Amino acid sequence: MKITSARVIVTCPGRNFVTLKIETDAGVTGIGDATLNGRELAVASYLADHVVPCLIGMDPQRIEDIWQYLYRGAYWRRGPVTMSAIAAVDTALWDIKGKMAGMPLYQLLGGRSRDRVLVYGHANGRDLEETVEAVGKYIDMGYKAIRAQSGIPGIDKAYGVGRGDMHYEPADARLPTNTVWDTPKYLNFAPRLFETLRDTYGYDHELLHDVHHRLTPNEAAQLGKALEPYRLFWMEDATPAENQEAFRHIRRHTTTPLAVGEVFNTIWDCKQLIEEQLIDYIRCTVVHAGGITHLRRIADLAALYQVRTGSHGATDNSPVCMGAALHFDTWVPNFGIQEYMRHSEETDAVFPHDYRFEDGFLLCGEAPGHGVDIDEALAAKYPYDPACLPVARLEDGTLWNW
Ligand SMILES: O=C(O)[C@@H](O)[C@@H](O)[C@H](O)[C@H](O)CO
Ligand SMILES: [Mg+2]
Repeated sequence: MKITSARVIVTCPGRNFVTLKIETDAGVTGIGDATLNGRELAVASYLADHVVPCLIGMDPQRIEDIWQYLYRGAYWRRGPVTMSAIAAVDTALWDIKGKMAGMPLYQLLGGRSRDRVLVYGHANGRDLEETVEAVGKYIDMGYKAIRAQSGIPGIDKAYGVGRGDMHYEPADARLPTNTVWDTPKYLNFAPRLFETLRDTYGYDHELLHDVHHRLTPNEAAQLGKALEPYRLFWMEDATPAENQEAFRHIRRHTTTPLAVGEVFNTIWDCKQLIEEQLIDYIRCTVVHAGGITHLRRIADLAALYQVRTGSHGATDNSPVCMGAALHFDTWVPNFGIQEYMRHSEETDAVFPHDYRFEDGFLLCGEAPGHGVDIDEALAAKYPYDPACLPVARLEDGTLWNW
């Protein structure tokens, strides 16, 4: 069996997505997500110019060997662009293998570990009252777990507050939008938000919160302690995680569960965090962490230390990533939760899929492979529209973490 072609498809049905489509001499095709928000064309070029020429003629059944070839053969290992490109190839090859076997991807991985996949949605508002109301809407929609992000008094354009009430798209301009951050204002406000949410809705639903890399380790420890009475499911990206050791300080001072990893792209980014049990959930995704093949290795290491998965699932991860992630989530024994930011109708039309939301859970379909396709004719109607993520500065102009 041989790969006969591999094409990179860039489309923008409301936001940019990069998809790799691999075709074989058996007439079976597979697709993989290669979207890296704000850096899409870097991955598209890495694939088209440096990976696709190598793939032609290779045996698509040799998933592991091709993964090793693309990882070791690149010489320049790791990094979001390289690992997103490898992820797209890997996901497409697993899709092909499923179709060849006539099996949904989760069966190839080892079968079901659960009947359905717990997800969390994103409730946000411009202020505390709007956010409390938004959480209520998600409860009414049947969500069991809800992330709450709110505008913060005195801060313009706080992270995580969308323009609509269902879709949150941070890549909002051709050049980075400047936003202002103020940690004291945030630390004064965040505990009040969760106190109000618990007073309003009680403790029957899981609440999550994304700090989005903005605190120092000690500030994160302070916030974690202040949130303990409200029993969060997790406090995410409490501090930038390049220095994995920094989480020792947070862990020493709070029992609020910690999640990190959506910006990680290999096991090396989280090995210490997992082995020292500095986190509770690992957030790596299929699209950015080298595909199914590598994410499985990360999950298996995490399982040794009772760390559970909580994969990233923002709108800038395409439905192709979501479809593959759901099969992974259906199989992985140490599953925690799956992020589920709904895509727009435009996006769903370009990426027809068989997964569905039901009463706070997602269910992957039974179609062979990962169950997601791309409507190339429709995709062609949405040309690439450059957009990138904002930057954040402190009030005095210091460049901070967005
Ligand atoms: O947890 C999350 O969903 C966020 O951290 C993301 O929305 C993140 O801001 C975007 O994926 C960045 O492109
Ligand atoms: Mg996040």
